[in-house]
Amino acid sequence: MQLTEVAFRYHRRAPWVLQDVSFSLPPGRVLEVTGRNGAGKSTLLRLLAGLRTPRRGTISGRPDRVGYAPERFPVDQPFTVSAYLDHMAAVRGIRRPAIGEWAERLSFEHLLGVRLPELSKGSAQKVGLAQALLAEPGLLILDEPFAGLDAESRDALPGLIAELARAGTAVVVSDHQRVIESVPGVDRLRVENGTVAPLPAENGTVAPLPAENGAATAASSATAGSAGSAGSGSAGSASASASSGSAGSGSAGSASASGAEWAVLEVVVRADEAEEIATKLRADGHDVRRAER
Ligand SMILES: Nc1ncnc2c1ncn2[C@@H]1O[C@H](COP(=O)(O)OP(=O)(O)OP(=O)(O)O)[C@@H](O)[C@H]1O
Repeated sequence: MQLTEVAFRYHRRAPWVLQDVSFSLPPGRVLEVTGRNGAGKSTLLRLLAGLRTPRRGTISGRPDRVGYAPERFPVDQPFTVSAYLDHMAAVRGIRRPAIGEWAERLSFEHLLGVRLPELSKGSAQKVGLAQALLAEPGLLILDEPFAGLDAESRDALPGLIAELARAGTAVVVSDHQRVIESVPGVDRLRVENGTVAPLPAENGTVAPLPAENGAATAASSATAGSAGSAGSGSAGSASASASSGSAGSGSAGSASASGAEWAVLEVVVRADEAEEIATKLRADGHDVRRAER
């Protein structure tokens, strides 16, 4: 997967959040994304997942199956854990989702019958992780996955990530707590001043991010302010609860005349928030259609 001179801002007149972002992410690579609050880590992860489209530049070679676990799992949905995971698997066209296996591995099998709004923060985090893993992703994107996890799960997750990477999954993790650094060979990228730069790896060498197709290994410098106001929790939850990008939601992606790739996401939100969320998504430049349920 290759990012070439990617730039992004949330609105047409908003400041750029990211500019001149170029790097490649080969299969089996684990990439830790760091940076201060508001630097643009989640934005970069959403671009990688295909939940946002670059305003400029290109992202190519994204694996067909993408798993994305948002920073805040959207618990405000009227499903039990089991029904939610079934639903997410169905939306993605996964015939035999390994829900029981992941529930056991992540130690939440006793919660399968519990409704999402009743979950603790850490348990909700695990369900978010499971929905990302169900797709057997070629690209797994985890936004602060360790936040709220109990010590046992926190210790187990780096091993799970290393296992997926060995099987060829590219894994991108934003991780304030730097738990992921225990994974051997992890690359590190810092989001700063509106662009990204490689950080020295733990052994003191600069983390290699091999470029493909002649693109730069790491981003060149750029200036960008931070964007204005963040979207509301509801709108964030809405996009987070959807299946990601070209992972496919059963709806086909297609290429536009300009060559950009498009994806159709199915988003389930509370009825009384639907109009507000639709307005925010439209303001962000998305095409929103309301479906009857
Ligand atoms: N939906 C949105 N609409 C408009 N601006 C947004 C939206 N989401 C994020 N931003 C803005 O983009 C910038 C980068 O935010 P982002 O969430 O990517 O940062 P972050 O590095 O992940 O922060 P944190 O460490 O606090 O999670 C911030 O200025 C933020 O206010």
